[in-house]
Amino acid sequence: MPSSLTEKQILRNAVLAKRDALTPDFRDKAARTIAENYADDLNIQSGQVVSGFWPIRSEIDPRPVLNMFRERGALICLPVILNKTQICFRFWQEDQALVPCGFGTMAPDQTAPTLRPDVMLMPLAGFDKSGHRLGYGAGYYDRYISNLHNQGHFPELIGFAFSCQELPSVPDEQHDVPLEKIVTENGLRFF
Ligand SMILES: Nc1nc2c(c(=O)[nH]1)N(C=O)[C@@H](CNc1ccc(C(=O)N[C@@H](CCC(=O)O)C(=O)O)cc1)CN2
Ligand SMILES: Nc1ncnc2c1ncn2[C@@H]1O[C@H](COP(=O)(O)OP(=O)(O)OP(=O)(O)O)[C@@H](O)[C@H]1O
Repeated sequence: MPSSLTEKQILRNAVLAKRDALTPDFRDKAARTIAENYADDLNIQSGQVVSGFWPIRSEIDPRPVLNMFRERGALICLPVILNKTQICFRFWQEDQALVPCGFGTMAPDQTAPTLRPDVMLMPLAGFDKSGHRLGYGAGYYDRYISNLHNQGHFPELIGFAFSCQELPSVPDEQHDVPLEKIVTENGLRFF
C-alpha cells in the first residue's frame, strides 16, 4: 500500500537519525550490558543454529553475545546477500575470515555451509510495543522467514536493538512477520 510505504520511510528516517546520534561509548556499553545481563535469558542451547549479523551503519553490535552463544555450543551463522531479493545464512566458525557481502556487510564465503537458523537475532531500524519490526525496507528478512514458514520451519525471532529504536507504532503490513522477543540495553521483552 503506497500510503503505508511512505509512512514507513518517514518513520525509518526519524528512528535511524536517533540511532545514528548515539555516542560510540554508549553503543559499546549497550552491547556489553546485553551480553553480561540479558544474554542468559535468551536460553540458547548447545547445538542450536543461531543467526546473528555483522553490524552496519549504527546498528547495535551483536558480536559479544554471539561469542557467548558460540562458547556454549551454538552454531553461529551470518546473513549473506545473494541478490536483490534473497539472503541465506552461512556457518561462521571462530576466527574464520569474512568477505564483503554488500551494503557494508561481511559474511563467510561460499565455501562455508549454508545453515537454517533455529533462532534469529534480527537487525532492525525500529520496533513497537507489539513486536512489529521496521527494517531497511528491502524485505529480505520477511521473505526469508516466510519461505521457512512455508517449509514448516518456525525459527524463534528475537529483535536486537537499542531502546531508543522503539516507536509508538510500526505500520503492520500483511507480509511483516512479528518478533517474539526483543533485547535492548534495558532488558528482554516478550510480545
Ligand atoms: N547488519 C545487517 N546485515 C544485514 C541486514 C541488516 O539489516 N543488517 N539485512 C536486512 O535485511 C540484509 C541486508 N539488507 C540491507 C538492505 C538495505 C540496505 C541499505 O543500506 N539500503 C540503502 C538503499 C540502497 C539502494 O539505494 O539501493 C538505504 O536504505 O539507504 C542495507 C542492508 C542482510 N544483512
Ligand atoms: N514474503 C514476502 N514476499 C514477497 N515480497 C515481500 C515479502 N515480504 C516483504 N516483501 C516486499 O519487500 C518490500 C519491503 O518490505 P518492508 O518495507 O516490510 O521491509 P523491511 O521489513 O523494512 O525490510 P527487511 O525485512 O529487509 O529488514 C516490500 O515491497 C514488500 O512487498
